[in-house]
Amino acid sequence: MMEKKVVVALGGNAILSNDASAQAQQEALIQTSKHLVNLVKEDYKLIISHGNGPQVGNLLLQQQAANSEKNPAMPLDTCVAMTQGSIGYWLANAMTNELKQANISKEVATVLTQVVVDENDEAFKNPTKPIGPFLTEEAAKEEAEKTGATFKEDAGRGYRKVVASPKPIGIHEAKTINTLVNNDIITISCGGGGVPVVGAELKGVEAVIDKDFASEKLAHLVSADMFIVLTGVDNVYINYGKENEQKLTNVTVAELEQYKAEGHFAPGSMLPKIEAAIQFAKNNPGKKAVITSLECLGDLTKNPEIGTTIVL
Ligand SMILES: Nc1ncnc2c1ncn2[C@@H]1O[C@H](COP(=O)(O)OP(=O)(O)O)[C@@H](O)[C@H]1O
Ligand SMILES: NC(=O)OP(=O)(O)O
Repeated sequence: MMEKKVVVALGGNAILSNDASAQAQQEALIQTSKHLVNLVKEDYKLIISHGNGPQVGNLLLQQQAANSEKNPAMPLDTCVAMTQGSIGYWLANAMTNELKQANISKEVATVLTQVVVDENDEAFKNPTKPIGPFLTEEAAKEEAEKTGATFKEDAGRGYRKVVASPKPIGIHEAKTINTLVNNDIITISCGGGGVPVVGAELKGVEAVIDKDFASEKLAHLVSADMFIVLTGVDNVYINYGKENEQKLTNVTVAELEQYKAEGHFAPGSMLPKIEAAIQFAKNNPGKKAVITSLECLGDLTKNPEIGTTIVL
């Protein structure tokens, strides 16, 4: 059977739940790897990306807490690189061990990825990307006054710091990633949306790119047969969280665009996944994007009713 390329974008809950310790995140990634290896067993070529919203926000807080002349806080682009490194290290080791246990001899490589953005992107004037811990409205107000940062309500789950999130234009390590993929190496790239850089000199800019958009770019780059976005829910819903909520299983781009216009998808959480899925389906006619949970991943390729599938 010809191997099919699949890009899997890992959401927050695949890495971090309540416990932000390194040990707990590593444990979560071991569980995540067990699910991912199921796809490798079915002869899928795995191309992995992941988020970093909670981690990069926590790291910024650590940087600020220790900030001094001799030990200055690192800028946001460097923090993105640091979280790409830590999560990539944990995930590569977890995957390597799970593959070994499954008697699959494949290598895993984490690629530090820089993603080019437009320095004139309007997003720099309007921060929208939630990062770090969830705060109460009161605590968020206090923090905003103290630090000058912007806080916004995140999909009914509390208030979070928001930062600029420009759209990805290009992946600097494109050739490296494709070379690894074509040599049957499992890649972890575009972590945390990639380190945001501008211009030919790859100058870092203070922002966090949405990993769903960067992952769609990655899927296009490697000519993926399928684009899977894993998150905290098995399906996308319309009227989500309301009495009349309705699960979506198979939807067309046109239907999803209609639901999007009707405001069914929360900005900063489900909306970027919907937009990335639409983009993939449009850019790759005949191929499908799927939004579902890690737990559903094993059955996805066997049962067309699993998850929310988006096609042109
Ligand atoms: N229409 C919707 N259908 C399903 N989930 C939704 C919807 N709108 C908002 N959500 C919420 O968005 C969450 C996914 O966003 P988020 O947790 O920010 O992403 P990530 O998994 O990438 O970290 C879901 O777990 C769910 O709680
Ligand atoms: N960078 C990014 O989109 O991270 P999350 O998916 O964790 O929010």
